[in-house]
Amino acid sequence: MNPVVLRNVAKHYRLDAVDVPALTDINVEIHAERFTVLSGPSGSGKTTLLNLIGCIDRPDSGELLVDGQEVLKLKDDALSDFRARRIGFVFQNFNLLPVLSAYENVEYPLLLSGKALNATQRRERVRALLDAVGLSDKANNRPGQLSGGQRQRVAIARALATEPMLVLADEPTANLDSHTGASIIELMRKMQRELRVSFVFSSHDPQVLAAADDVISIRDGRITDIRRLDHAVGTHPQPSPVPVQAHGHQQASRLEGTA
Ligand SMILES: Nc1ncnc2c1ncn2[C@@H]1O[C@H](COP(=O)(O)OP(=O)(O)OP(=O)(O)O)[C@@H](O)[C@H]1O
Repeated sequence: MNPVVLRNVAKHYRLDAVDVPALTDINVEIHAERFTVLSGPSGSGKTTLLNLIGCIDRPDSGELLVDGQEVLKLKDDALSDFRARRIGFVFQNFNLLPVLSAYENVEYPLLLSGKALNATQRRERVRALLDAVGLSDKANNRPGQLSGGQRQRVAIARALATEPMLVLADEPTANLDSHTGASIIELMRKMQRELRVSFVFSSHDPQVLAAADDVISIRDGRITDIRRLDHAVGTHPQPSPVPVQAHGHQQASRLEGTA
């Protein structure tokens, strides 16, 4: 099942007396266990689209299925609960809680989501995630005692803590130098493959675009192109452009052990 389906989605903002059409006639499916990038110039609607997919905001019209659930039918409390359990978020400004340690930042969504983990299971999960992002030795550091790249690693561990089926990342490398950005992309790629999660990014960063399986191009609030790469294990990915709003053959990239 595709983790995200949008049908005829539109979103306007009201700015003073002016109607700002942010998204128009959005029809797209995000494929499972892929690295999908939303690409487009500033103001094209990438963040608005991520906010809709992430159930942070609601469209004005259209249909939105996340993990098979018609999320627009959920009341606000149920929607927040759904979001906390099923979706992880990574932001360009990291959005870590400054008074909490790296360990506590990763643990926090587990406490909020009501996942039935006891204290020992929680500790094991947090330690495993910090280990996976290479920060076992920084567990007690607060965000202010970490570099930008290390903060983003904590944010990635936090996003994965509740074992979401979908991780959304809004320009995750925008505040990192290109070397650190490349290592963050590599880490997200590794985590996506190992945990079989679907990742959706918004980005201008050519490094992020180069790492994508699928690229959804947006301009002036409309999808202008959907490009899906076919992967075969052990082969170099070849581009296979797919016309807008036609859904290409899905070949999930299950590459465990090959990274
Ligand atoms: N809260 C808001 N109120 C009014 N207009 C908004 C609001 N948020 C976004 N917009 C407008 O909606 C359009 C899409 O904005 P959005 O932030 O989604 O674009 P973006 O592609 O993410 O841009 P960037 O790459 O600069 O972050 C723009 O015209 C923007 O000015």
